[in-house]
Formats: sequence, C-alpha cells, structure tokens
Amino acid sequence: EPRAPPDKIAIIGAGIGGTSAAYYLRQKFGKDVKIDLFEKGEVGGRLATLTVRGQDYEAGGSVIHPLNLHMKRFVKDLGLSTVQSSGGLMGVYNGETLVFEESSWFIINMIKLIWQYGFQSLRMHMWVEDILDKFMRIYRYQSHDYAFSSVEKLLHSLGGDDFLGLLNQTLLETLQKAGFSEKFLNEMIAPIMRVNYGQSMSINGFVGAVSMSGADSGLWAVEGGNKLVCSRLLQASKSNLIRGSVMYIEEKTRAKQTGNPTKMYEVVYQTGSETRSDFYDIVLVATPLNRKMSNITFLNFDPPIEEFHQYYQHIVTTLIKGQLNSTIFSSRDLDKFDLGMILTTDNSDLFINSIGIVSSVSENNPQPSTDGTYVWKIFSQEILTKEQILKLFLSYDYAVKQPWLAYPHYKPPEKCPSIILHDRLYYLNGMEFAASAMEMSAIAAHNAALLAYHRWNEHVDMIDQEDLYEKLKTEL
Ligand SMILES: Cc1cc2nc3c(=O)[nH]c(=O)nc-3n(C[C@H](O)[C@H](O)[C@H](O)COP(=O)(O)OP(=O)(O)OC[C@H]3O[C@@H](n4cnc5c(N)ncnc54)[C@H](O)[C@@H]3O)c2cc1C
Ligand SMILES: CC(C)=CCC/C(C)=C/CC/C(C)=C/CSC[C@H](N)C(=O)O
Repeated sequence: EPRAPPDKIAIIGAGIGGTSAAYYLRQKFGKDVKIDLFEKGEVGGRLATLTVRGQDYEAGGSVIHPLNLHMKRFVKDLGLSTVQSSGGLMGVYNGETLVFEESSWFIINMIKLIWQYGFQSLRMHMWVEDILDKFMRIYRYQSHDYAFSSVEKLLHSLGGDDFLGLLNQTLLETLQKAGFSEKFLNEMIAPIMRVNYGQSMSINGFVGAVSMSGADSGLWAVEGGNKLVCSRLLQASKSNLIRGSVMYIEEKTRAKQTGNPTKMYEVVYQTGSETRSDFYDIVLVATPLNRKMSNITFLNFDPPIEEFHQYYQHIVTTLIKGQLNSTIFSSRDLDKFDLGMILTTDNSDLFINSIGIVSSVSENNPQPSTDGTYVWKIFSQEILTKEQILKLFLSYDYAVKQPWLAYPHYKPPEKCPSIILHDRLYYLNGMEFAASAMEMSAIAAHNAALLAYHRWNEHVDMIDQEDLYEKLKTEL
C-alpha cells in the first residue's frame, strides 16, 4: 500500500531555492498537498533588481551558465524569455597599470594570452570543462529520481574522492599543484574570484571552478529580471505565499483527523504585529541558517539541532549612470579607452573589486543614453563614499546601492551543513558551502524534494546509491 501523501508542507524562504522546492515538491507529492511558502522580504531573495532612470538592472544573482539545465528548464516551462549577458572588453588592473587588456579581435586576443601566459588559458579552460562534465551527471541522477542525504555524498557521486576533495583545498593549492604559474593565477584567476565571489583564491577548489565557469561565453539572464523565475515557480506550484518572518520551529505531537497522535512541526511566525503558528508534516528551510540572515530558532529538539555560525561575505552592488574616469586605470585619452569591464588583482589596493557596464533586464547589449553615458555596476567590500564615486567618475547623474550578505565566506576544508536537520525537517542552503549560484540552489531544491518524498515513502533504495554513474550508463 503506498503511504498517503502528507497533508501540509512548509517552505521557509521564497528565493530561487524555496520556490523551486515548491515546484518539485508539487511534482512529487501531487495536487492534494497544501504547500505554504513563508517569505519575510521580497519573493526572489538574492535575485533582485534596482531601478536607474526608469530601467531595471540585476543587483544580485545576474548571470546564468548555458549548461545550468534547471534554470533553462524553468524559463522554458514557465513561458519566460532570455537575454544574452554580453560584457564589454575586459581589462585587469593591478593598482598601477592594466596588466591585461582584451581585444575585440579573437586572433589578437589569442596571441596576447599566449604571449603573456603561454598555454595556461587553454589548460585552465580544460580543467574547468572536466569539472563541469562531471558536475553535469547530477541532471541524469535527478531525472531518474535519485536523492542524496548530504552535500558531500552528492558531490562524491559526481566524481569520486578527487571531486569531493575540491572542497578541502583552496583554489590556489589546487591550481598550484596543477602547475599553473603565479603570474597567471594573480592576473587572470584572482580577478575572476574577486568579481564573482568577492574573495581571493583561498576559496575552495569547487566554488573556484564554478566561478571560472561564470566567466565562460554564452551567459544569459531572464528577460524582465531573474526574480521572475521565482514568482512564476510560486504560481506554477500552486503554493500559498505567507508574508511573514518565521521565528521558531518546534516538534509537537498532534491528533490528526484519523485520531492517531502524529508528530508534526509547529512553525511560529510574525506577520505585521501578529504572531501566528501552524502545523506541518514536512518543513524545508530554504534560507541560510544564520542569525543575521534568517534568525530561526529550533525549540526543544532532542538531540538539539546543530547551530550554524558560518560567516557570509559582505558585498555592495552599486549602479551608477555616468562617465567613467578612465584615467584611474590608463593614461590613454578618454576617447581611446574602450574597456567595458575592469577587474582587479588581489593586491590592487583599490576600493572596488570590479566595475563594468551593464544592460537593463530587457536589453541584450548595453545601450548608452542620449548623453553617451552607460550604467556601470561596481562590486565593493564596503559602501562607496561620495569621494570614492567622484574619483571613479568624471560626472554622474544617478547612483543606487544594495548591500548584501552575498555568499558564504569560503574557508576550506569545507564542512557543508546537513541536509537532514531532523526526521522530516530539511535544509537546502548547506549546498552554498560547496558553491553559491542560482543553479546550485535549484539542484539543492530538487534533491531535497526527492529526499523528502523517498523518506516519506521509505524508498531507501533511491537515497545515497553508490556507483550511480556506472549503473545509469546502461540505461537509455
Ligand atoms: C551580488 C550577488 C551577485 C550574484 N551573482 C550571481 C550570478 O551572477 N549567478 C548566479 O548563479 N548566482 C549569483 N549569486 C548567487 C545567487 O544569487 C544565490 O546563490 C541564490 O539567489 C540563493 O538563493 P536562495 O533561494 O538559496 O537564497 P535567498 O535568495 O537568500 O532566499 C532566502 C529567502 O528567505 C527569506 N527568509 C530568510 N529568513 C526568513 C524567515 N525567518 N522567515 C521567512 N523568510 C525568510 C529571505 O528574505 C529570502 O528571500 C549572486 C549573489 C549576490 C548576492
Ligand atoms: C553552477 C554552475 C555549474 C555554474 C554557474 C556559473 C555562474 C553563473 C557563476 C556566477 C557566480 C556568481 C556568484 C557571480 C557573481 S557576479 C556575476 C556577474 N559577473 C555580475 O557582474 O553581476
């Protein structure tokens, strides 16, 4: 006899993790389950836009890789459209000079790269491709409904000990062992880590590879804003959005309609000035469990639920419409400066991590306004002062900022938080400690939905299967 589905499921957080979990839970448990999605801020979470002169620009998660298959599938199934994220020519600034400048001619670029770094760029591309190839196995596992009870087991199933080992070494150690030169690492790789994760090469090797793939060609975004994926997933999953902040979760025994005493989770939340609560069979936490970000207390669990005190990196996104003061970076005449993206090396001593021209959520290519100025996106560790903005821009007519606790501060060896916090209580954001990206949240959501389903139905053979790659090789 198949077990009856649960009556009620709660998901905490309506970012891409929570909303995709709602979507996958609906697929697995069917139409009769009531799904409540709690959100204390905006649907989308770290997918958000800022408005500059009437146009919206991505301020959080902005680019999606062409091989991010869950995001791709959502866009297709939810009737959304895409725009290409084409950046301008890239340069790398080391605090004194531009140590690398991209050319618009492919062949010249190749010659420059080989001249400055030999064949290391090509080797790096191959290193990232190899990791991406293994990473792609997750889609096959998930399409066959297999789930994993920990992030470590999931990564191990993708590529064995070496793949999992990427979590335990810094990117620097990994790439030094692979024979890359200090010059190449400092001038090419560190700047990519700074723009993508606001950190140095001391992040773990896996997130380093994800970050490298975030510099590939063919990156895209959702027309109208990436956060549209979240609101559409919420609609498609027919979940009930509850605007409120979850404060406590406690396990209690309740009598269901059948009269049987059943263990359920009480979710206590604040909505406006009221405190309310409701009972659930299954709970998924889809927000970093961190005092500053979610502030959720687990009451009276025996044994107690572990506390996570991991530190999230503070990053500020600033959007400025104005004319760049290119003389900071180069002595070339203003009209001869054609870079659209400037990355910085670790020792640049500059107050920014990167600065680049961006297009609005409805454009494929950045368009200048009638006065010839563009909108620039700056990532910095701290909020920029007026003096700093005036140093970067000859003139500007609008500036808007968004500070974030953006992604984990990576510090290998990385121990990822548990997915199973308690019997039917699951946590998605431990995945971010392997790497934080929209697709990683979607993968964690699919995994948690499958795990919750199989554990509910006691399908033990669908969880933590070893040698899945070999087993599925023979399946069509
Ligand atoms: C500046 C920046 C740039 C980025 N760029 C990229 C990129 O280009 N590409 C990419 O793939 N990724 C990027 N990322 C990473 C990506 O945005 C995140 O990995 C992803 O959005 C995380 O989604 P999530 O749903 O797991 O968490 P979140 O989006 O943080 O969602 C959690 C939600 O839970 C809510 N919440 C928290 N506590 C409670 C509570 N107690 N009760 C109710 N609700 C609660 C929050 O309000 C939030 O909406 C970027 C992130 C930042 C900050
Ligand atoms: C998960 C896999 C395999 C790939 C994701 C690759 C990807 C899109 C990484 C980007 C990660 C990230 C946190 C980027 C932040 S900055 C993005 C962009 N450069 C910007 O300017 O906003």
